[in-house]
Amino acid sequence: MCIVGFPPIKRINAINRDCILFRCLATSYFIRKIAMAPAISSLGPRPLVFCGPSGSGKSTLIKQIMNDFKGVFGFSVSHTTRSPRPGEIDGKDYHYVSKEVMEKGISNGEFIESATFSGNLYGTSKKAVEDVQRSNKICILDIDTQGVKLIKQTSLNPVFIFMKPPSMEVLEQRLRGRNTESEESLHKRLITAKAEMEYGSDPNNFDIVIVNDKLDKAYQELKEFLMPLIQEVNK
Ligand SMILES: Nc1nc2c(ncn2[C@@H]2O[C@H](COP(=O)(O)OP(=O)(O)O)[C@@H](O)[C@H]2O)c(=O)[nH]1
Ligand SMILES: Nc1ncnc2c1ncn2[C@@H]1O[C@H](COP(=O)(O)OP(=O)(O)O)[C@@H](O)[C@H]1O
Repeated sequence: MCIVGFPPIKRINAINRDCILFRCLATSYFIRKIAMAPAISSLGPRPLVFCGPSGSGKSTLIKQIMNDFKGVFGFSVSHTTRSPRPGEIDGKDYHYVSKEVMEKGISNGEFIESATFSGNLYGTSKKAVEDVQRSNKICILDIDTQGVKLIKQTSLNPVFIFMKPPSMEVLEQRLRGRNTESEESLHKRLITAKAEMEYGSDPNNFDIVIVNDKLDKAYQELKEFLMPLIQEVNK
């Protein structure tokens, strides 16, 4: 590699080549490290992270609050490799991408966090969050517990909300009633739900835990909790 001293003339080119190669590798490693760091600017109001087992009511409550307070919230549209469900819209519910595209984006450092859930990749791109923050709206993220743990390591500093079903039995009934999952997918989600419930039961992990038993009651609790943030944006 790079030897100090006076090498014979014939070896100089080879040595220089090695030195240049070493510098290039070191530089590209450094650039890669920077690109992969989960840096995200903390523009605008504090974002909200919604987490909770599949079927706990996150999407239902997010849609309701966004609908009741138009112009206040913006949804961080995640990327996923899962197929769209009937009625879901590409670019609105998710960015539906192939595994190859998603993996490339992740290795290019385009994602704040990403996780495998029930056999599919999901992730929050920096652009998804920054697009909402730039419009001065409260950015809403709907992510799993792996994502929550990763977001906690970034500078995003969101408010963490855990949506808890009243029981595992009710969770299963609601998931079945939604009619979106195959038996296999349902089974995977229920297994994952147990670990997520455990993570949600640690009071240090979330700013609020909302038990979604009666929808109206859960919504009132969410609205009251968010009112100071909503008023701040509306000032
Ligand atoms: N880590 C992470 N999880 C996500 C992301 N987007 C969605 N999820 C989570 O992935 C899980 C499955 O989402 P989805 O397939 O839409 O099913 P659903 O939650 O049952 O409607 C849920 O727990 C979501 O919160 C993301 O960008 N990152
Ligand atoms: N409090 C509730 N009571 C009865 N059904 C509910 C309640 N909250 C949500 N649901 C229903 O349960 C299913 C799962 O809710 P959803 O919002 O899709 O959950 P998540 O986004 O957490 O996966 C949906 O069919 C929804 O209409």
